Amino acid sequence: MQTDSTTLIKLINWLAGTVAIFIAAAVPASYLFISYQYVGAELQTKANYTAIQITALINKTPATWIREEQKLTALLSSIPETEKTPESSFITDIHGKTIASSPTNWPATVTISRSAAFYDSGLEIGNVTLIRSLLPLFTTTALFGLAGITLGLIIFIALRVLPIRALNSAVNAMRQKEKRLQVVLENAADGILSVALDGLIESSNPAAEKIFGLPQITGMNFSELVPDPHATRLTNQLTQRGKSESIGKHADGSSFPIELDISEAMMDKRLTLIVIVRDISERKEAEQKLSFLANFDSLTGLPNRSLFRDRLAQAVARADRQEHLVALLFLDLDRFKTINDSLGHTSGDHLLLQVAHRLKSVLRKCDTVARLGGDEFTLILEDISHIDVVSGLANKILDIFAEPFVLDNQEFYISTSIGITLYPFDETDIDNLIKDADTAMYHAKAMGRNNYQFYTQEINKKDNDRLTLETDLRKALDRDEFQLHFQPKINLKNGKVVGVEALLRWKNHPNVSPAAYIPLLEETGLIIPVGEWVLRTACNQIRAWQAEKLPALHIAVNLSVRQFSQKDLIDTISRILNETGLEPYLLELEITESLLMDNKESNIAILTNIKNMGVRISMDDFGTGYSSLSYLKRFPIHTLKIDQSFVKGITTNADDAAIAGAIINLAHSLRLNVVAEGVETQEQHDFLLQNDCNQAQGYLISRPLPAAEFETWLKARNA
Ligand SMILES: Nc1nc2c(ncn2[C@@H]2O[C@@H]3COP(=O)(O)O[C@H]4[C@@H](O)[C@H](n5cnc6c(=O)[nH]c(N)nc65)O[C@@H]4COP(=O)(O)O[C@H]3[C@H]2O)c(=O)[nH]1
Repeated sequence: MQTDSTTLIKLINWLAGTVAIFIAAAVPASYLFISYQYVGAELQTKANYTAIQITALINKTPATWIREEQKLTALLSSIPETEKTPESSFITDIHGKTIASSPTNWPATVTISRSAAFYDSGLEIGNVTLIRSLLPLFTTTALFGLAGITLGLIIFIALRVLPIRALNSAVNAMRQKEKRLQVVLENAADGILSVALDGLIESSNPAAEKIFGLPQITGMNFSELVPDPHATRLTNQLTQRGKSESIGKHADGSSFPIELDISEAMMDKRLTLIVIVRDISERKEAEQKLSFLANFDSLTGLPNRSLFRDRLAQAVARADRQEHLVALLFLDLDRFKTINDSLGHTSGDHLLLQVAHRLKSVLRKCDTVARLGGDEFTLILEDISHIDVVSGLANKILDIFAEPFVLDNQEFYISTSIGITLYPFDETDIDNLIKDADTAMYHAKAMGRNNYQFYTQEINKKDNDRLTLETDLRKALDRDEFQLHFQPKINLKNGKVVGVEALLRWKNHPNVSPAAYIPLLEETGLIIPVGEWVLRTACNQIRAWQAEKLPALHIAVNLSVRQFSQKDLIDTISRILNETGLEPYLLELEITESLLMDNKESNIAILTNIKNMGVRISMDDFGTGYSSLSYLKRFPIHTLKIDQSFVKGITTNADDAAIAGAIINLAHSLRLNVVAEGVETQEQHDFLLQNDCNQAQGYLISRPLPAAEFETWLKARNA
């Protein structure tokens, strides 16, 4: 670039000089030439004219003209002289002898002369010659020379300065551009190299050095940075043009994936390779991660639903070839939702990780364990020769769940329900195989959880019934199909009705017990809106009876565990109390023992809040669960309800009598009210009265009744 511009400047100088010199010389030379021609012509004209006059004189005096020197001299004198230009003239005969002349009083050094002949009778007899000094012409020419030099100088300056200035600004602009390009090159994230065809790196940017972890790569051979994986040719990578992926070698010896973009360019009249190098480690990692996420569960690292389906399809194909069975086990953790809702998702995740670990530990290498999502796991057991092998493994799985899981430094017993289908016995289609295993798993749950069930047609029918029920349930609330029945509770000592329990009824399915659809409402989450409806309707009913001046009644409403995971439970209760205007002490919420086990601290907090609102809390079905009595002390409970299974046997079974008696004593020692439910006979009633039970509820007193019937019943009883 530098040499190019210097040569150009020299050329401009030379051209400007030549043009200037030419102009400086041409101006005076042209003037001299033109003026000389003009003077010559002028002299010639004068000479011709004078010669004509002499010829006329000769014609007039042919014999004597030659002696008329005076006349001839006067004739010469009459020739008009150019101002300031010394001029002389003379007449000569044919032999050159001067006949007459005008005086010459100027130095006749540099002159111009012109002659013309005169005639006598047509014969040339002499010449008239005019001489003029050229000094004035030379003087003027010298002046024109000065003007020419001035003009030449101006032209030289114009021709030299302006182009050079333009050239300089062009060169500067190019340098700026070059600088900018340099900055771009130095700051580019990609490595940019110019490489000779033999692999020699001729230039590189800092990014290239950074990528390979070397302080300097110019001068190295490209094959040292990107070794040919096949070692066939030194510069194998460079033989490709366009984009390609390869492996780079870092200064620390490690390999990393790179992307090369190779193109050709002419540089210094040589074909050079322009190589753009990009470190694609992050992209590759992301790709790998994506492909992992597409096939594996990110939490447990187990195959996900998509890979599980692939594996099942492969297993089925292998089973066809080898005439073996494939067993598909569908696992769902029991009460996982409670753990997740109460201990939080982190603990839920820890549980899932532990489960995945335990499941892997019982499987053979050829089997697959996958997580389909949530707490659903599937197992594919291949190469099964007998169904006993599957039962054996299902039992093994139940066994590994018998050990407690440690979450938040506490031990939890989590069981699993397993549904099993066998290929090709149950189904040959993969989707149906999965669906049937799922159905069998639901059946296992319905059978009391913590067990496994093989798929059967009978299960399938039950599953369909359940589906129909679920669909109907979803519409029931909107269609106003629910109703409350009220069952009275009496004070055993005086027989007075002290309260009622509100029990949900489904008008369209009067024969389906709440015990059948409440678990379904819980599973589907419908228990939240339905529970709110129950609470509001029950409170409104008591208010309505209050308005009718019926004796003040306590209303007991069942709360399911699922409602406790509802964030705004407290708000819902207080809103309903406000809306209906029911005094809080008249409301009693019945909870079950399972609440004592699940997430004790937060449940204690919720119950304490409820208690602080003035609402009473009753522990339903007491004695059926396995809650620790020490928990009981910490819970803000007002009432214990003896489960009807004990009440049933109190007069016939010594154990039931002992348990019922113990519960009554325990309640009294904890200063709790105690209610016996399911009282059907007078004997049971009397036993409870003798054993100091406070209240009783059961068919002996009244079945649960619709509001209007209950009202009639109450009025009749109090009458
Ligand atoms: N054999 C016999 N049974 C008697 C006798 N006295 C009352 N019962 C029945 O015992 C159940 C008492 O309710 P629970 O233990 O809270 O048990 C309830 C309760 O846990 C649940 N439930 C009912 N309504 C609701 C509700 O609105 N919300 C929630 N979360 N659960 C409810 O469904 C369970 C079953 O309710 P129901 O079928 O109405 O059954 C009621 C009632 O009809 C008797 O002398 N003998």
